[in-house]
Order: sequence, then C-alpha cells, then structure tokens
Amino acid sequence: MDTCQALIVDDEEDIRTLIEMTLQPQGVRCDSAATLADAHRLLRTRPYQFCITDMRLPDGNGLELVAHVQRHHPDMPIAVITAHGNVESAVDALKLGAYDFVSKPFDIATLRSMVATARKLARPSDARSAAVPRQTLLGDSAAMQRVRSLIARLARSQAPVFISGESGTGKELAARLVHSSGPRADKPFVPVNCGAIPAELMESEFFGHRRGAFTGAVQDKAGLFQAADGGTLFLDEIAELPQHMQVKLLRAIQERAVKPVGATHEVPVDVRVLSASHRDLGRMIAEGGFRRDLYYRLNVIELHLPALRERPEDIPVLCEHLLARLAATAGLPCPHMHPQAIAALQRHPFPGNVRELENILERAFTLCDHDTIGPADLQPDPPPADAGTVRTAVPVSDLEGYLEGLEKEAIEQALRACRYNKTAAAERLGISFRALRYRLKKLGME
Ligand SMILES: Nc1ncnc2c1ncn2[C@@H]1O[C@H](COP(=O)(O)OP(=O)(O)OP(=O)(O)O)[C@@H](O)[C@H]1O
Repeated sequence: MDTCQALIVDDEEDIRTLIEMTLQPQGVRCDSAATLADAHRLLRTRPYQFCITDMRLPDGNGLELVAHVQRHHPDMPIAVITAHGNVESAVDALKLGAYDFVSKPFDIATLRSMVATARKLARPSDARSAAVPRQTLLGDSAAMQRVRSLIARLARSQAPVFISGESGTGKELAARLVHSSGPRADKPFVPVNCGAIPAELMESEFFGHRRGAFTGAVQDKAGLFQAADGGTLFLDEIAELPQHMQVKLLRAIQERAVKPVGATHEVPVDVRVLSASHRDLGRMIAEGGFRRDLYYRLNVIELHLPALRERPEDIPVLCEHLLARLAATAGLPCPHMHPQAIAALQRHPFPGNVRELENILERAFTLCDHDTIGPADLQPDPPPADAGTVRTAVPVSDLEGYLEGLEKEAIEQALRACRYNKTAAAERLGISFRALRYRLKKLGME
C-alpha cells in the first residue's frame, strides 16, 4: 500500500492520537497541530495529501482553515470534525469547499471511509482523468460553461447537491457527471424516480426490509440506499416524495444510516445524495408541501440548468452532436443542418428543452431523404393536448367511451412526444405523475 501524509488539526490530544492510530493501518502518516497557527506553519513546510480539522480550535475556527486551504492548496481535500448534532456548521464547511465531515464521537468506519475518499481525491489528476465520462453536457454558452465548471468542483465534494431546471434540461445527465467525475466513480450510481414508486412501497424500496416484515416479504431485501453504498443516490422528482418519506429521508441523510422495514437497528450507509426537481420547491415549502429542513439538507449546493431557449447559441453544437450520434447509430452518413433550419430552431421556445430537440432531430433524420435538413423537415413536438384542437361534431351515443378515447389520444400523444418518459408526459399534460399513472392503469394503457 502506498503511504500518504495527512495533517490532523485538533486541540484534544486524545482525538489526534485516536485518528493517527485509526489511519496508520491504512498507510497514512499523520502530522498533528493543536492550533490554527500550528496548522498554518505545517502547511508551509510540506505538502499533505489531505487534512482533517476540528471546528473549534483555541485560536480560531476550522472554517477559516477550510477557506485558507481552498485558496492556497485547492488540490488538498479537507474534511471537518463537528460536535455531535451540529449540522449547521457541517453544512457551512461543505459550502466552503470541505469534501466531508465526521461528527464526534467518531464512528471509526465513517472515519475510514472518509479517508479512503480523501485518498482518491488526492490522486494525481492524470490518474483521475481516466474516469472522465464520455457523454458530457454540450454547449459553449457562458451559462453552460459555468455549469460544467461547477460540476467539476462539485465532483470533488461530498456535499448534497440539488439540481434544478425545467424538464429535459439535462438534470440527470448532470448528476451522472458529478458522480462519474468524482472519487465515487467506481461505485454505483443509483437513479431513482421518486414519482414512480407507489407510496406504500417507498420505505421498503428506499431502505430495504427484513424477511417477514410484511406479507410478501419472503426474504431480506436491500433497499436503494444499500444498493448505492459507497456511491451516489440520485433522487429525481424529489418533490413527489410523500410527507412521511420526507421525514425518513431526512433522518437517513443526517444519521448516515437506514433502518430496513422490520429491522430493530439502523445500518450505516455511505451514500452521497444528489436530488432534482423541475418544480419550484421554495413555493412548495411555503404551501406546506415540502419540508423546509429536508430542503436545506438536500440543497447544500444548488446546480441550476438553464432552459434551452435562454441559450440559443448552443443549438448549432447540440444539433451537430445529436445528428452525429443518430447517424452513427443508424450506420448512415451524417446530414447537415441548413442555416435556416438552425435559425428556425433558435426561435423555437423549446418547452421540452434538449429532450425536445432530440425528438425534433430524430424525426428530421428519419424523414429527410437528402443530406441537408431544412426548415421544412423540422416538426416541433405537438403542443399540449388541450391547446385549442378543433373537432368536428359527431353524434355521441357512448359519452364515457368517447371521453376515454379522447383521454387516451391525448396521453398517447404526450407520451410519444416525450419518448415515453412518463414524468415529462405528465408535465406536458399538466397533471401529476401519480395522476398519469392512475389514468394509464384505468385506461389499460400500461
Ligand atoms: N447539454 C446537453 N448536452 C447533450 N445532451 C443533453 C444536454 N442536456 C440534455 N441532454 C440530453 O437530453 C435528454 C434529457 O436529459 P435529462 O434526462 O438529463 O433531463 P432532465 O432534466 O433530467 O429531464 P426530466 O426533468 O424530464 O427528468 C437526455 O437524452 C440527455 O442526454
């Protein structure tokens, strides 16, 4: 095992010794400092692969050291030790750039996994670049450049990130990039659509269950948190989480442990939580639909993905890449976009964002029989079903059946336009995900 050198900053000698003894078998040699002044002096003398600092020090606050390290040693991961239950200061440290925190009294396993993460973060950047993901968020606009650089910084941290943005703006892709560019890249990335899990099964899906916990629980089952252990759990459509699960999720994040249904004890899990929603959670909190305390835990850092209509300058590069991908998949030559087609797309409002652009280009690619896609080849996604469709009057003898037919048609149209992504289709139809699921079942369309 290659050795590495760490700096431990704590005024309590017992704690310093405990950390040193815990890290020694992992091949970590520690230098210790009892004060901020000592820490600064040691940092000037030699490089360290990582640093762990207490928050309360005789001559200042650990947050000052976190800020100093971000400025002067940006490649050195730093984690903080917080008093038990002092969640606010842990959150402050994460916001300042600390990659993780551990609460007193220590859980040795948490300390070890924190050190393992630090060592991966401290690897030379060329070793880490092997994990650089293939698919990336395209776009040269200033807004997309900011998004990519924030993702690179977020990848280093272990802080929870809330990803906001309209449907189809690339929230899931961004979450995958945060995961795959960071130290957890070789561990699972588990995406979960919170709106797709029936409320009554949610607890067992999230935390697992013990055999016999309920009818049908014939054996122990691991939940999504356990599946993501060591990696990242991406909670998409977090606004759809029912209230009782919001409380349980908050506890799991705070305690870094989950209790499977029917179990008597919590089991520790090491999971980074990323979440996303296209809904305005601030408004939901004000209306009582979402817990403020959970929001603050999830949204330590926010990553906002801009709508496509706010960055029309990204359309040419997106078209080029998306068409190249379609052509490669079909084994056909890649068509060009006529400048007028690009201009038409740049005027389009894109309520479905990049997903809608993908749909438009896929249709154009399929239908166009020459090597240039012109404005006439572009068919925008159909507008929502209620947007003033004119129908001819027909005598209706079976009103129920007739209405069901209309409903089916509108749902089918929305699903097709959203490539059978139910979340997006529900939004397009102006109904909740649950309402769409209910209707699909009722109409026998599943
Ligand atoms: N900047 C981008 N560059 C390349 N592809 C993108 C970009 N943004 C989005 N996409 C593509 O658009 C599609 C939709 O993206 P994604 O599923 O990440 O959006 P989302 O915001 O999570 O949507 P929803 O809210 O509906 O779940 C995906 O196929 C994704 O690869």
